[in-house]
Amino acid sequence: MGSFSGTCEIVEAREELNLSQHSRGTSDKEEKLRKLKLGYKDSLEDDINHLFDAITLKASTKGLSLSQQAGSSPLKKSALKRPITVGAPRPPGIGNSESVNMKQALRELCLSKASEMAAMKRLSKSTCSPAVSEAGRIKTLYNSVVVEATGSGPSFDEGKESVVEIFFVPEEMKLNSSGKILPQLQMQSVNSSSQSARSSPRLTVTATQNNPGDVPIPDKIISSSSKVGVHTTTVELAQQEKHTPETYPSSSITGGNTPVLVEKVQASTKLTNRVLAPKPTRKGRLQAPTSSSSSVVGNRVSKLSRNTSRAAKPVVRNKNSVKKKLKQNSGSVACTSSAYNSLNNGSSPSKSPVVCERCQCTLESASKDCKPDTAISHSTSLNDGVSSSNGYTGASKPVVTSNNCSRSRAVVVKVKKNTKLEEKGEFSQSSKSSQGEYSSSTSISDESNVSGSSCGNRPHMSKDGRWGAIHHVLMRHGILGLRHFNLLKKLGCGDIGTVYLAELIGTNCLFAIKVMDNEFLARRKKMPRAQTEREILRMLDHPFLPTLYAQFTSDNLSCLVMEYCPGGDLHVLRQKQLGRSFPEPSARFYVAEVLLALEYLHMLGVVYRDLKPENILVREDGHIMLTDFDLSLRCTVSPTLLMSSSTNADPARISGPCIGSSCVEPFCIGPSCQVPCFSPRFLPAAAKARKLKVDLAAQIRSLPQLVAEPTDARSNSFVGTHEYLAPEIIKGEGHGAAVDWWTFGIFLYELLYGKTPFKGCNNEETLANVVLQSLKFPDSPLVSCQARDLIRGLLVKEPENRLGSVKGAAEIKQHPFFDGLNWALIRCTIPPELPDFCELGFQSTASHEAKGKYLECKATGEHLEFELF
Ligand SMILES: Nc1ncnc2c1ncn2[C@@H]1O[C@H](COP(=O)(O)OP(=O)(O)OP(=O)(O)O)[C@@H](O)[C@H]1O
Repeated sequence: MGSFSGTCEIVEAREELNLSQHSRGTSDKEEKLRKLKLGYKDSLEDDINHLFDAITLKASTKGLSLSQQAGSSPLKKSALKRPITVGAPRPPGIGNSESVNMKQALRELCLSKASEMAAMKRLSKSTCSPAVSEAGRIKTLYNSVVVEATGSGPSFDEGKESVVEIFFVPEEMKLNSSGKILPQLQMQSVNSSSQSARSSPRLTVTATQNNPGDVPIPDKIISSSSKVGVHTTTVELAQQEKHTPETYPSSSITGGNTPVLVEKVQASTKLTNRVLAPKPTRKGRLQAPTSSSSSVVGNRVSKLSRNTSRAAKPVVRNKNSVKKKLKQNSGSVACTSSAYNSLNNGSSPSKSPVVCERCQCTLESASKDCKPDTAISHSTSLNDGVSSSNGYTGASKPVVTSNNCSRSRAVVVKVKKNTKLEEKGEFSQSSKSSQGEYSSSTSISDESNVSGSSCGNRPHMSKDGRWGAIHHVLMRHGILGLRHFNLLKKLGCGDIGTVYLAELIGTNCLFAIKVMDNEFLARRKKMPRAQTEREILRMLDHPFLPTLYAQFTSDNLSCLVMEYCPGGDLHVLRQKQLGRSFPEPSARFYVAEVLLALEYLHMLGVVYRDLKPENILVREDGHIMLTDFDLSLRCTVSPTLLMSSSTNADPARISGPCIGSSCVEPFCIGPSCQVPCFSPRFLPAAAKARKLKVDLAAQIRSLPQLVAEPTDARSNSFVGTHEYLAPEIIKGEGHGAAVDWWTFGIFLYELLYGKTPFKGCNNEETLANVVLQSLKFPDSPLVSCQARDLIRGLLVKEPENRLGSVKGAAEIKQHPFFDGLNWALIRCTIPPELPDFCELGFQSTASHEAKGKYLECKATGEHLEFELF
């Protein structure tokens, strides 16, 4: 205790002493005085304690709070000093403080302060403690929001269009750009203007609308595409699907790395018979709209004869037309000052050079070639044509009219002189698209019209360099045609066209171009098939289905520019497997991806009808791509959400003999866990895991399911491939979407066993077997009972009892064969094998360029001609 306080105590003691004279005896007084004079501390302390006791007693008795007491002025208190009657009860009421002397007041003040300090301390402790209180957390978050908003964050007054989104991201989950985890509160502003364009593709309309690759849609197209037919529901679904927050693995081709614009060596080597389709057609296809099976053979023969005639018939060339002496390096792909300007002024969405993500090539060189003066020297008329009529220069919304095309054509004629190549861009083509068998919706038409120039409604594909490459060519030339591609190799020949591997000149980007001769199609009445394929391709946006980058008509040749799959098809891949059949995990992978593709198609109202390994191509990343839609049936579909009660209704269909302990088949191999069904029960861990899986599957089954199966689809056409034909097609009873589940069963069977189940010595026998013969499984190779059960469920002859006929893919996905499969992430899983580029005969662009040899494709009446330059 310090001297000051000691002094105070003494003063107070003295006062206290005086005041207490009346209440105590004189002997006490004398004793106290004596003690005080002697400075006896003990007695003084006793005294003080005494007083404190009195205060406590008083406070507790009268119910006065410390703060109330502290609120009284000590001076006031001292003025009202009265002798403290210890223990004397006082009535409550005003004037209670009157009995409090100075010391008491000071004590009260001290206590009050101490309690305040303690309270403050408690508060500060609680905010700093690891167990942060809710209030503290909110306060901290609020502060950080305020800081961000007023600091680097966007202004709140940016306009009404500015929307501030605050994401309460779990602190542990927030990733920074480098992939590191950052605990933070993210605040993001989404504008309908440029800000959203900078942001990564998101589930917002603004982001989609402002996709950097977008180009304005010509007025004409918009008006023509406003016809919305019966496929409205379908289109909405397509849009939904398109906006799923998915990041598809972008493809990249290794090999081709030498850039472009090479002057072609003049030669006249004919390639018609040299370039052979790498894939032998194993299964003849049926497409005649007849219910008689006798036409089957005929159709097949007709297809073969066409292919044969193509290969054998000597080429009758129009010398003028095939002498393609395009100076590709500078003149043939004529560029214009206006185009150049448009690329370098604000009108172009991309000022920076277009980089092909796949091959990492840049279009800078092409842009450099396209300097204004150079361009002018090449072709003044082209300059005029493009700049005046295309409207790309400076105009945000070019109006493409037929004049455009004719001007461009004139220019082409001037540049190419001897070439009669007439190119109609997809813009002119789009108006015809509505004349087809099926009405296309607004979004489909719009998509088609921008498909050649940007990624359109595919924000998740904005990083695909191929869109940029095509967009670049369109910006430069205002039109896209066959002349902008180097045809490198013939990939295959189908009923309605021939597919080429092609390189977009100046980009090192590879595409597969399906070239169809319109005259031929018209004569053979195959135009509707081509139209169907085109329309379906335009709708698609799925990782296991082809992307249509552009479409155009060039010299009466209809061309579809699609994604190129370098891995060949599953038929070829199966032949390479040991025993010519896939191991079960590989088969499971491929059929699962095909199932997702079919599910998507059905949701769009497309019954595929031609499933077979030949139509499943392998992408460079090893994942699949389902192609060939000319035999597909389009119909309406009404998506429904089925609740759990109804989904549980079919355990009978999903019999899954291995799901429980009842499986007695000796060689049964579980597909997912690779544990035989009769695996020892004394393995508690395995049993537990299995039970967990079953429980999980049951839980998933109990969730509501989106079912978009076109159950009302009906067709009487006799279409498909013999070995894959569903019984109802053969019987001519009319068929619907269930035919795809039949073919899916045959497909799985073929992958696992290396052959189809009903194949006969000839087509008639095959068809008879399909209808009459019961399903049998060979003894080898060993296939799990889950797989066999699935096949059994799919190859039910009556379509109404077939697995998938009611709820489509959702039903099939739940089969135990797919237990443990992560459907959502299957496209991210490592595929069974990656394409071997050397083995597949893939030649890099560089090697072609070294030789300076390209194909030229030309239609002369019935046949396409190819010439190697
Ligand atoms: N995107 C592609 N990438 C690589 N190769 C392809 C691609 N598209 C088609 N092909 C190859 O070209 C061949 C011909 O394809 P196309 O679809 O024209 O004929 P098809 O499959 O025989 O069917 P159809 O007779 O109905 O036209 C295919 O078998 C395939 O090998």
